[in-house]
Amino acid sequence: MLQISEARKTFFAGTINEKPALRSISLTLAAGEFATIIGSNGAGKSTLLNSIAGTLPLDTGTVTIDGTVVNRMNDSKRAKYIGRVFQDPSAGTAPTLTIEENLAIALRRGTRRGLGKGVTSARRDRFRNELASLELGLENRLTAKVGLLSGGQRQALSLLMATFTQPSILLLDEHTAALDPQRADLVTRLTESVVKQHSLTTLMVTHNMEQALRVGNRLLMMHDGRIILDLNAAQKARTTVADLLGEFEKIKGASLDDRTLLA
Ligand SMILES: Nc1ncnc2c1ncn2[C@@H]1O[C@H](COP(=O)(O)OP(=O)(O)OP(=O)(O)O)[C@@H](O)[C@H]1O
Repeated sequence: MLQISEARKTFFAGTINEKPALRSISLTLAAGEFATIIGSNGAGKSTLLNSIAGTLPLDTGTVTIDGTVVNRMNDSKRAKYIGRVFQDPSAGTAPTLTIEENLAIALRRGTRRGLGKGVTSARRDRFRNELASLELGLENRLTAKVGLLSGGQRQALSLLMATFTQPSILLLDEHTAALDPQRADLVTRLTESVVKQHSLTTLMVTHNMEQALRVGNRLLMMHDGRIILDLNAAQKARTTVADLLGEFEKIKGASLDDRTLLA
């Protein structure tokens, strides 16, 4: 379970470049809830994910995961709570290491045993089984260097690595955006299946409105550091891409009105 309470973050506070990125965000995700997040550029989506992951400290507010306030934990301490997949397929894996070495590192995430990449035969069996579930034939390529894999294969592997230790929260930051439509579909399907299999509490940022509506059981729209729309599963099922575009139009209208008022 994830609870965010009155989270605020302003970049360059007190300067001419001051940029409020999160304006008192409060959000609760129940265990197993899967929310997609859409929003205009600069809405604060990545800042929200970064502040949950601990790569960015909040100015004020709290992030609570499974009842533990994690604000003061650095990102390495938070690692056991968080699994994350980024947009860039090269961000989640080490290209010069083999598939099995990458998986061994993922297995040790959040433990105090450091970054050992030791691979035992018992582990190798587990890796083979987990990789087989991706249906990409990677179970036969355990000793291949990850740098040789395609973008889609790397994202599938990143997803497996991020969820290996069944984190409390899975953060997906436009993780299918850099893939061609076919591979994006594959990684989306794998995502749905792994989230369901482990009942993972998940936040997925996407610019693809169709995907945002189709995937998960909640939809959040952000704009200018705020959550301006929060649809539950039933509301989401009744919503179309045209409806979401209409919401974006309203925002544009609002900012135009604001500018008109200021003029
Ligand atoms: N490290 C940073 N330093 C300064 N400003 C930042 C930093 N990170 C984000 N911002 C600013 O905070 C605001 C929110 O950015 P953020 O990246 O969270 O938006 P986003 O919704 O993820 O946008 P996009 O869809 O374009 O990726 C933007 O105005 C951005 O320029």
